[in-house]
Amino acid sequence: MLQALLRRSVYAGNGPSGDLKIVRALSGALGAAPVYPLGTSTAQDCVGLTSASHEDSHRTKLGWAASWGLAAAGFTTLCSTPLSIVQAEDAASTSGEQPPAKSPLKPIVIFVLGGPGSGKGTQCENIVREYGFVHLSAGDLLRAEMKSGSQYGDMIATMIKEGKIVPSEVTVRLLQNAMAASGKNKFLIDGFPRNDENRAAFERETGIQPEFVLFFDCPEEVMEARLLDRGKSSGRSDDNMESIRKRFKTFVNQSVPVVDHYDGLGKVKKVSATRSKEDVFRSIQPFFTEFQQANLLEATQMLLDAIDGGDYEAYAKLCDEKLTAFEPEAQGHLAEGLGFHKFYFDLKKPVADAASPESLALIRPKSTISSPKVSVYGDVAVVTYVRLQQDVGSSKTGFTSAHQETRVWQRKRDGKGLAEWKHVHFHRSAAPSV
Ligand SMILES: Nc1ncnc2c1ncn2[C@@H]1O[C@H](COP(=O)(O)OP(=O)(O)OP(=O)(O)O)[C@@H](O)[C@H]1O
Ligand SMILES: Nc1ccn([C@@H]2O[C@H](COP(=O)(O)O)[C@@H](O)[C@H]2O)c(=O)n1
Repeated sequence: MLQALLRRSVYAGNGPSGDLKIVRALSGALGAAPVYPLGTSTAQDCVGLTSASHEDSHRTKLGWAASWGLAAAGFTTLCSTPLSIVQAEDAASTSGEQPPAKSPLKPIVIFVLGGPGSGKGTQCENIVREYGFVHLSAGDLLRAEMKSGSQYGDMIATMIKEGKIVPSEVTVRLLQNAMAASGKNKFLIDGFPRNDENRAAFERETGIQPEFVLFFDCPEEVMEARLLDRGKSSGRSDDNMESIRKRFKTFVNQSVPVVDHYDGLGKVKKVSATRSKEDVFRSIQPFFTEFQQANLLEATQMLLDAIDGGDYEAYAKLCDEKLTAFEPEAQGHLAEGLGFHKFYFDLKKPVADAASPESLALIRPKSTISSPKVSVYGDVAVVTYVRLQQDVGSSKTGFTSAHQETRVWQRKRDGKGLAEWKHVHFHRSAAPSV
């Protein structure tokens, strides 16, 4: 399963072929993000992202497949401010220049479905916290659009109160814009597709098929009690008995057939949603193991890219400050802390500064991960692989070295309580060059 995921989300390295399994996980670079016009506000209003991608993205009107870049394997939630409405002019690159071609990363989409109040939003928050997906709630996007002064505001307000489904033309655009603006490639799309029209429009417009559909199965009486309780404080126009009844009808008549459609394709992972929030989350965690493994491999490739690129800042961000290491340079001793490694980054600097950007790009070494194995033990993970490093010698001839590397990662919480993997220990073998 991991290999299947990697085949989709990574590109093959240019090392030897044959039995050797080579993956080059991520270049760490963001590609152009497509945006789609819908209404009248500006992109600046809409995005509250931590990623640098928004600030310096060169926006183009390319489609999905054209250039989907990748951000860190980090953890981002989208803001709830409206991000729907981006003018076509805003979407064009301000400089007129096209960004350098980046390796396309296919978006990975999981649809999260279930009746109103079944707990979709609650569990999406958990998944974001632990597995680093971007959570896009179609309902939240519509509510934000409604409040933004959009031309569609009144129509959306009526549809929500009546428990009816907003035309896909609006919802799919909102989703496309939010996906593009995120700069990420792994999405939990919550409360969508709500009917067959939603499903067909999304497939047609994006060409994306979901990895799977996470379906929360919950009886109406449980959902009703939850929604009425939520209604005491949510301020939502549809958390009242009259709207709830209408929403249930819409769910049975229009949304259940969508679940049946995906069930026919073997894509539905059904979860009983009546238990406690913690129990429900425990039951969905196994579906996300493969993504966690892919995240770790991505983080490892970013680390190697930082080393190859001489980018100490990027390297230090991924590492625990107490990083320990056995590596040939330490002559059999355990290197503790980042100082030992920083020495090598600093050493490279004057050479890099002296060179022109063009020649720098040419002489930069390149590491490819081969035969990876990722094992996760709770909050600790071990990533083992062979690192094939291509470089250029002083006589300008290329050479490749191979090291066996074992890298240990530990899951820690950032300031916002989101899980992030920190590199805590590694062991690198010596290797002859050929
Ligand atoms: N397993 C659970 N046990 C008890 N209460 C829950 C559980 N899951 C969610 N809730 C509560 O039920 C309410 C509805 O949950 P949530 O908002 O996650 O549902 P939803 O499926 O996203 O609903 P909607 O589609 O209406 O937005 C919330 O108040 C939430 O705290
Ligand atoms: N694909 C969708 C999703 C939602 N809506 C409308 O929003 C209402 C609230 O949705 P929640 O997911 O937050 O419960 C929903 O009842 C619909 O009116 C939609 O039209 N299309």
